[in-house]
Amino acid sequence: MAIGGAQLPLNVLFIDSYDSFSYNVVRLVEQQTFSDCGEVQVTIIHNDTFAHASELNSYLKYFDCVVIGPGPGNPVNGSADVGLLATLFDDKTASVPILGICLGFQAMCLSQASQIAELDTIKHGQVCRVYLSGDSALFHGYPSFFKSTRYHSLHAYEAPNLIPLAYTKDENGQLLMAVQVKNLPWYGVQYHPESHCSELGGLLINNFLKLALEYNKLTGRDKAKREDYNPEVYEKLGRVIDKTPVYRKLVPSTEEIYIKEYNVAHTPNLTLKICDEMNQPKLVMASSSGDEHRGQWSIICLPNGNSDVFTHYSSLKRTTIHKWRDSNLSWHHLQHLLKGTEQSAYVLQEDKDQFWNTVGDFMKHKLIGNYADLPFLGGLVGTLGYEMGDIVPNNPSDYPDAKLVYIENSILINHIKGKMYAVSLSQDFPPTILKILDSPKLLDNSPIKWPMNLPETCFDIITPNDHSYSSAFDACQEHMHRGDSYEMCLTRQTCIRPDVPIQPWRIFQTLVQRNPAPFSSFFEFSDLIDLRKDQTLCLLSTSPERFLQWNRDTCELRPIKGTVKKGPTMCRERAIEILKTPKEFGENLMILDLIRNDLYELLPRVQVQEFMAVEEYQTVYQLVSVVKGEGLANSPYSGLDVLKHSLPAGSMTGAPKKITVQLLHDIERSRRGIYSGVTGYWSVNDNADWSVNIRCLYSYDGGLQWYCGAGGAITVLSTREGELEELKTKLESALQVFT
Ligand SMILES: C=C(O[C@@H]1C=C(C(=O)O)C=C[C@H]1O)C(=O)O
Ligand SMILES: NC(=O)CC[C@H](N)C(=O)O
Repeated sequence: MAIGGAQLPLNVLFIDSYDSFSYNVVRLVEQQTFSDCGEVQVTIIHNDTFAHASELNSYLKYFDCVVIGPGPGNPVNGSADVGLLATLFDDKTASVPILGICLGFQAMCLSQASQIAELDTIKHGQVCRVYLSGDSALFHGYPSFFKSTRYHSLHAYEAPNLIPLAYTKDENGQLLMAVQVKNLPWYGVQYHPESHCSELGGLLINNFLKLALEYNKLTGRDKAKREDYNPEVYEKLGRVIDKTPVYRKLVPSTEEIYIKEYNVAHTPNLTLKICDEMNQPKLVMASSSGDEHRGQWSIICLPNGNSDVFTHYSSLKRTTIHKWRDSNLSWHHLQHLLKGTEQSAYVLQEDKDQFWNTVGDFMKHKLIGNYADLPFLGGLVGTLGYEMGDIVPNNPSDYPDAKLVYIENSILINHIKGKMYAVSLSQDFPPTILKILDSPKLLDNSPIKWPMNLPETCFDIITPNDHSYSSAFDACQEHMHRGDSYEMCLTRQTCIRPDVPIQPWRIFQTLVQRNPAPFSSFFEFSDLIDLRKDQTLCLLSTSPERFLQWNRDTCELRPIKGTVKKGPTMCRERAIEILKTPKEFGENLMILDLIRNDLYELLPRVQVQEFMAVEEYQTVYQLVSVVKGEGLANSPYSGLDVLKHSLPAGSMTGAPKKITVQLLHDIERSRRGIYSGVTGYWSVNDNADWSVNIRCLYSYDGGLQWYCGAGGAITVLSTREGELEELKTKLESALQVFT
């Protein structure tokens, strides 16, 4: 199909039902190529972009076909659940070729008088055999059966107007897995061809696009598209979903900075030894795992009077910006400005969406193009709470949801290579700290002797109530059986009040001894001159989970999903057996596919580097997958865009993320705050590393009261007892310091 010699693209309209696998489908479609037409171009709308499908009809002639993605909800509930899918099939004459996937398949079947019912045995994240029923061109080149992933609570019955094309057999009996609507180019599959564990997904999409091209040629639809071809139509529809980059990238400059290199023996806790010698504010990201793929580096950040501090309050819609311990700014003055309406250099009236622009516009002028081999040279360091995720409903609170500090002086330690670096962006590394680093006694191999217990004191510990957890667990099961969600990360908060407050650093010393982890963080944000103890945000984290790491061109996410408690009767081999059961497998696959989706939303290439590896920690074995995204350097997007778009962490929400976050908000009925957020850095050489805030303690009042969140992924294969036990095991990782 060409105009003036140039081949027209193959235009696909994708209807996104707010699923966490939508972009896996979109990229699978875009990856298809055909000799007799241009590249495949996908235009994405949501299923509620238009209230009624009839508003879409005037656009359909510009598209070669429509692909309807998967998603939460039940087509029987009509537009309340599935938006315009409820009316899309009304006009049988508007015979644009359609492929419906899972929810799209069910809506298509329902339009042909099929019955939609709940499965007796629900399949979320399970891989099964799909058998062909005939020799449809949709499955051209397929074997008689193949494996594919299923994410569905509902299924469709056969109906006279549906030609069965494939089926599966399981505890539910024989189930319809693919259909064509008689005499129409409408096809549907119940399974997920785009899943990492599905076979031949690309071939299915290629076959469907070929069928669409043939149908359009036969019926003259291609001629109509050619005659009315108008690229602006795709532009206009494509803007329906805002994908504007957070900031306009600049070509980074090259700068000369101060770096002093040391050779150090692999002294356990060297990072913490140095901190012990220092007598100044510090923000520490210490690794005690020494694993070369995660946490081989420790970083000590040294804020000073030149450090900009960005604090965002999502429910107040305010960002405060001031220098670290600005002598002109008291805490009371800042509170007055924060709660007032007067304009001030210290306070921006902006919501969490604009906060990202503030941060991006600040950093884009700081980025430098050299020294890429060091993970951190200086830059923004801090923590972003759960409520910073743009899909997380606001929870009224005066507490900060994000705090980032611009660091110019830092110390880096590579535990694997035995190297240490004193780094200064401003060429004014503190001489007092250099003196500490130069002292031989520091670098000898003497291990640190830190108390494994806190000083004797009483702690009032309010742990989650088993009964309330049980009701919340049941509410999650109800939603998953109805087809609203496939996995829900249900969490609870514990509160700890020491009779006599203990210094946060003293607690951290014991915490990292008791629960060593690749992503341990000590963040005591004493960033105002007269900050009273009861006004200081503190985070003490021993997180095992990298959320997102990026450099100039690639990103890496390492979702953990699947947890087994260590103990006298639990060995690695037994843990591996448990972690490969359908329940743990499904839990991990769902988040793996979700993470692929989150990266595919902005990046053209995504690879699964590691699939469900078992990692051992102090108290648990965990199932980890590693997903890499490529192509940032040549895209309009930055790592900050990936961070913004992929929060909150999928491993802390479940899937589909958007609706699951809403459901959990209604079930948990409490702010998660710092817990479930992320902590880490964005360096001026555009390297970044963010870990998930789990197995952590955090306080908004300098330690008068600590919080510790814990939870776990609930699926239809979970048991109440098993999940409560898992929650308590994770809670114990951090809570043990108080017991
Ligand atoms: C929710 C927590 O952990 C998350 C849930 C996990 C699971 O369900 O297996 C594992 C690691 C985290 O992604 C927590 O530690 O509180
Ligand atoms: N993945 C999907 O599209 C799920 C469809 C529907 N919500 C179900 O649970 O069956």
